[in-house]
Amino acid sequence: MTKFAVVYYSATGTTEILARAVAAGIHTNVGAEAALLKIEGEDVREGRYENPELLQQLDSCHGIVFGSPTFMGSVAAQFKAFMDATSERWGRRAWTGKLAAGFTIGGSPSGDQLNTLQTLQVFASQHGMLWSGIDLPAGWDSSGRNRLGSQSGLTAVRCDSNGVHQLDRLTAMYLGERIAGLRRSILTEGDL
Ligand SMILES: Cc1cc2nc3c(=O)[nH]c(=O)nc-3n(C[C@H](O)[C@H](O)[C@H](O)COP(=O)(O)O)c2cc1C
Repeated sequence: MTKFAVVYYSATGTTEILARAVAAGIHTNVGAEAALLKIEGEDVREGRYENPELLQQLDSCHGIVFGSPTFMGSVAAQFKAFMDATSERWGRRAWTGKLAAGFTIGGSPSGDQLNTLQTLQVFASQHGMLWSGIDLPAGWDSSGRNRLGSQSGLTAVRCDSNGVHQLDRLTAMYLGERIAGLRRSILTEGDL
């Protein structure tokens, strides 16, 4: 079994919808499973994130997908506290070689979501993880996925109706499918 985790923060539920879609995409790959791990604000005390059980769950995964809403042009403070809490693992290279990917949602079509994605990408690189973006060229997918055209990962924009656009949800599923498929390719083909 190949183990993934989708670790995310969500204040009003839209990032959570995307997280569930990423996990559903991972599950479409035979032999892949995904744990949904939510960063809870109550685990941040005096600015420090404390949840050793969640961090240990991440240690045993082959890949981790990171998700945060875009707040003030970057990751939410709760997610950043989680990031900082992994520094001891950075020191002992605990996550080197794991696959990584990321997603974010904002309230504006161009609300600086890219900076959030790049923050997640740099975070993964700090850990020596292997970043997977989205290989769906914007405007070329027959079902309209990756409608916002981000190749570094999923960027979404909040909708008035149900919070998350159906195409953003489908793109999140694709991101999950892709990272689990990459892991399978590495195992079966050796080289990519
Ligand atoms: C404090 C705060 C800052 C925000 N900053 C941004 C921003 O910089 N760019 C943007 O597009 N949306 C911004 N938003 C909107 C949220 O990203 C958006 O509502 C998102 O769907 C929230 O995700 P959640 O439902 O998972 O909590 C902000 C919202 C809040 C509460």
